[in-house]
Amino acid sequence: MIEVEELTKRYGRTTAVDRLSFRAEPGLVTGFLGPNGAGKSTTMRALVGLDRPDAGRARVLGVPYARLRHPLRRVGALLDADALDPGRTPRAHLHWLARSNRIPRARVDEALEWAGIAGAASRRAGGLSLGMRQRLGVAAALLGDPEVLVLDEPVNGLDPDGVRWMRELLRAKAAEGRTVLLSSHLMSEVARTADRLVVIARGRLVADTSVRELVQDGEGVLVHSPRPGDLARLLSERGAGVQPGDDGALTVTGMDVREVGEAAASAGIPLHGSAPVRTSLEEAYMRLTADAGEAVR
Ligand SMILES: Nc1ncnc2c1ncn2[C@@H]1O[C@H](COP(=O)(O)OP(=O)(O)OP(=O)(O)O)[C@@H](O)[C@H]1O
Repeated sequence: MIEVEELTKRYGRTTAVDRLSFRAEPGLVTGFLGPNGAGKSTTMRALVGLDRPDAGRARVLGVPYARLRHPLRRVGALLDADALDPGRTPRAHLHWLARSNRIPRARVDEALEWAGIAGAASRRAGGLSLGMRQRLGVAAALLGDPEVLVLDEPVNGLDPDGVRWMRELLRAKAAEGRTVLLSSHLMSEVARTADRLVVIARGRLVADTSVRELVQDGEGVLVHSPRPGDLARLLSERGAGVQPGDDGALTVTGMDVREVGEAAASAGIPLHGSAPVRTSLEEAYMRLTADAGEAVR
């Protein structure tokens, strides 16, 4: 279980995370989505005690991370694949982590094996590709067989096989009842892995939803009329969202085809056609995070 409550973190004049609250539950992969600079890494760093919040709380397994004894046996985190001594070998790095957290030494070779880096176990970590370093980071995160996983953009640098491996691994961990929080700035990547989505922009929560709900919210009606301006005004007045297209067509959200037809008829506005449209996940995500650039305020 991960609980973030009213978390706020500022860097100088930048509010990186702004009163953010959400939970990630055991047994689920929770996708943590947001554009670059939205505050995902900052939130994750606060979760594992690397950043001190200015206000609010970030807890894992009911307590602040710093309170956990042998934390790697409770919470596995991959925040920065480069956070390791480049002169060390992957095996030495994992041995050191195992020793400091009283994890059986035998786990190291197992972890190297299933992370697909046993062949590179004795090379200098600094000479590994980004994909290999990511795999080493995942091996480190899972070394202590933790109940909670916090992974910041773990598929960065992975090839298609690696991406599939990661997806199956995270799904399997959630199926075992573990809590998985997975960040990305790409909806397409997270939607295939996650059960729930927490979307942030400019440090604030913009959606806490399932993939299915997000798509349903994005359903609308594409409508053609010889009087698009009048129709747009009318539908907006009745509470619909109206987006004019280049070709004079309108995309209407918050009303179904029948409601659009009845509204137009009641105002005597002719329609040349209307049909339900489904916005893609990617579009739904763009809509949610629109106007959200860097969190500079
Ligand atoms: N150590 C720091 N010092 C100053 N500003 C920082 C620091 N870390 C993050 N920020 C700022 O805080 C905001 C949030 O950054 P953060 O890295 O948490 O976003 P993110 O969602 O993880 O982005 P990305 O997808 O690019 O990794 C950004 O404006 C960033 O520039």
